Amino acid sequence: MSILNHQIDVSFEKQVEWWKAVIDSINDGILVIDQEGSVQLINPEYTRITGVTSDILGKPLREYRPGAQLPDTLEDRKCRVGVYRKTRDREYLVDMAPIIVNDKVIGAVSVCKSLTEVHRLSQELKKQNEKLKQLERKMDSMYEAKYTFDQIIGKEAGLKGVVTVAKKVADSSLPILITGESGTGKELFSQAIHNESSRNGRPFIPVNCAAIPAELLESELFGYGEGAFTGAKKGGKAGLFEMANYGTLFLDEIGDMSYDLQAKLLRVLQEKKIRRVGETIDRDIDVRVIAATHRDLQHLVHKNRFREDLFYRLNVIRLQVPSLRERREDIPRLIDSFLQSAYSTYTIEEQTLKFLYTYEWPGNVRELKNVIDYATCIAEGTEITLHDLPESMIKQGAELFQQQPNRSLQGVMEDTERRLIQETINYFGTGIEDKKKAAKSLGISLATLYNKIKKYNIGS
Ligand SMILES: Nc1ncnc2c1ncn2[C@@H]1O[C@H](COP(=O)(O)OP(=O)(O)OP(=O)(O)O)[C@@H](O)[C@H]1O
Repeated sequence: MSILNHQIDVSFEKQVEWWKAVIDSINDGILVIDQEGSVQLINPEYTRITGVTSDILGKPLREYRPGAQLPDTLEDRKCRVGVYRKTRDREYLVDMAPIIVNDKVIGAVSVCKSLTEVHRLSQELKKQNEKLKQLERKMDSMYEAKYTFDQIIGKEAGLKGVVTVAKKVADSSLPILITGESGTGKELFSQAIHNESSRNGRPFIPVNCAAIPAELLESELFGYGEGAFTGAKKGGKAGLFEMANYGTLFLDEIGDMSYDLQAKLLRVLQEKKIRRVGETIDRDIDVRVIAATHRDLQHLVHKNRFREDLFYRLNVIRLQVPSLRERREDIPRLIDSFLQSAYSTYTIEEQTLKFLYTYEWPGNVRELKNVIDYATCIAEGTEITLHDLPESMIKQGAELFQQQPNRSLQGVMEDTERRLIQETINYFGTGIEDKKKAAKSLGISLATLYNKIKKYNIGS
């Protein structure tokens, strides 16, 4: 029977040459024996995989390879599949089959595949998997909330009130709106809420809505489908909502979100589904949204720059973080903690503390932290003095400071104490039980509280 196109008259030699070329180009190792068990053919891949060379041609296979099973197939006519062979430096799998023509066994063929390459690839795969895991761990730590309520420093009644409410609402899934000036600790609160809730251990993803161009924010938040726009990734991309699934999405500077996107956010909050840009299917999500802003959202609503429906949806739980000016009594505690965290040897001069007390703190706690970091770098000794504060700050504060040149630190402290006691009583109430609570929250006895009320002539 001709093995080539019947139309072409090809000589026997040509046919043999053609077949040899076919067998040599096969990517598996091939060895053929005749019915006597002598090797009639091996291809280069067989030599590469097993190390057996063409010297074996014409010789009985068993003589060269005593354990060979191929000659057995001549007798039992049975195929053998996936026989594992291992030598010092090679590993391979062999399939064997008898060659039967007119019901007569005229030889047997063995086809082998190298495992050395498979092993190399599986090692490579293992390495890549390890890398992937490392990256995943890094991603997880990027999306981890660091702060807990214990790390929120402050004993001022207003701040403590916010902490109390925040702890109570932490485990609900309702959205939260945190308002307060820049640097007052809004993100700190949102991290603490996440860590206090049953969502801890899941992603906490912060997004600054003011830092991402409006036209990009939608696809960042909701993701996009394949071909959604020019330059879109093949297969599309998950958005931050999907990445935050079962966790918390912190939408900072929500007041800067575009009006159109606000409508889409409201839909997500109401339906708990997101739709990637350019797709028509909805995906279920379970994400707690905490929004924050330093802007007056109600004012933005009046100016038609913030949707009223979204405002009411977010405003159900509202936490107003007091500015540092409203809780000056916390300044020494904060300074202490900032000094302790990195530079435990530093102290602060009384005069400088007084200055920091009276300063207006437009940048709030963030500004205070930066000032302390700066001062510890600049200070020549271990005591921080006025000279170590940033020049711009001294200029801004000097005016106010000079308006009260005769005030002693004692005076400032007493003012602060009076205000703190008044605010605590306003918060808890004036009854006897209320005063007990107020004293407890201030960390003083009831008797001391009464003494101070008398000393400062606080109306109760
Ligand atoms: N009560 C606090 N105790 C300890 N550190 C605080 C406190 N409040 C704020 N900080 C620190 O001040 C810095 C600013 O806080 P954070 O980023 O939470 O403020 P923010 O209100 O979210 O600011 P912005 O409005 O600019 O986004 C952080 O370094 C934070 O750790």
